[in-house]
Amino acid sequence: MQIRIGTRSSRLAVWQAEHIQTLLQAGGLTSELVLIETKGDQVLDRSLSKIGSKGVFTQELEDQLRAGSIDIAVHSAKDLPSTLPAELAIIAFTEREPANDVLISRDPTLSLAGGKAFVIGTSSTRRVAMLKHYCPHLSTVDMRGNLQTRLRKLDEGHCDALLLAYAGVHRMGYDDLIVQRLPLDEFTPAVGQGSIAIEAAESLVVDKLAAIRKLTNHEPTEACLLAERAFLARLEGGCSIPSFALAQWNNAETIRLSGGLVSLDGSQLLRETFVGGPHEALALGHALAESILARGGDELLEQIRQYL
Ligand SMILES: NCc1[nH]cc(CCC(=O)O)c1CC(=O)O
Repeated sequence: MQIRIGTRSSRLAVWQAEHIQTLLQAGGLTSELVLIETKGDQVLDRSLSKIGSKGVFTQELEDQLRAGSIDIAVHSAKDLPSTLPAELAIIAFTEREPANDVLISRDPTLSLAGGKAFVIGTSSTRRVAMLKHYCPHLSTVDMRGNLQTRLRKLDEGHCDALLLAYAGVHRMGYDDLIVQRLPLDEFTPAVGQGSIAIEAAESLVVDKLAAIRKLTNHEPTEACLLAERAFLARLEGGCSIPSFALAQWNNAETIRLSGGLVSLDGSQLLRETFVGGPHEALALGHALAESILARGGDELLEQIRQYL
C-alpha cells in the first residue's frame, strides 16, 4: 500500500512530510513524497494579507487531493484554513511541539523585556499587533520567505531579531539561535501552531485512511486543535486576522482554551479563557468566539477587515 504524500517544497515542509513518512514506516506503510509549489511559496514580494488570506499555502495541495494524484497532504496545522471544502477533511493531527513563539537572534543579549529598542522581522499580523501591545518600544519590519531566507536576511542586517514558532525553529535545528521563549499567556500562538495536520479527500480508501490515522494521530492534540479551530471558524478569521488561541490538555479530564483578538495597532486586546471536557472541544471553541465577539470583537473584526 504505497501512500503518496503531497507537501510544499520548503525545508520545513519536507521535514514535516518526512516525519509523517517515519510514523507510517513504523507501522509498515511505505510512502513517497510529491513536492507541490503553492502561491504562498511563489509570491514573496507582498504580505500574506495582500495575496489572499485563505489557503495561500494549501490550495494547490488540495487540488491534487481532489484530482487523486496524491493520497494525503501534509500541512502545518496553523496554515490550514479553519473551514475546509466539503470533500476534504483533516484525518490526523500529530503530537504538538511546544506552541511558543521564540525570539531568534545572533545577539544573545536581546530580550523583549530588556527595554532596549531593536527591530524584529515578521510578516505575521498577530505577532506585529502583540508586539505593539506588549512591547511598544520595539519596531518591526515585514519579513516573508522560509526560515532559511529569513535567517539570511537577519544576517544581512535587515533586522536585529526574528519572531518565529519554536516548532519550526526546532525542526530545522536552530535552537542555538533562540534568545527567548515567549510566554504563552501573553504571546498566545496562532491556532494550530506546533502541530502537523494530515488532510485527505473523501475518496481516500477507508482502510488506507484508518491505517494512516492510527499511526499518526495524537488524540490529546486533536481535541485541542478541534477546540482552537472551532474558535477560528466561528470568528471567520483568516490566516491574516490577528487572532490567537491555545487549548491545553490538563489531563484526561479537561481542556483549557484561552484565546482572543488583538487590534492591528495593539491598543485593544480581547482575551477569554474557558475550561471543559475533551468531548466539548467544539462547544468550547464556539463559546470562546461568541464571548470575544460579544465583548466588542465583532466591531474589531470589522475594522481589521477594512484595513487588511
Ligand atoms: N507559514 C508560517 C508557518 N507555518 C508553520 C510554521 C511553524 C511550524 C508550526 O507552527 O508547526 C510557520 C513558521 C512560523 O510561524 O514561525
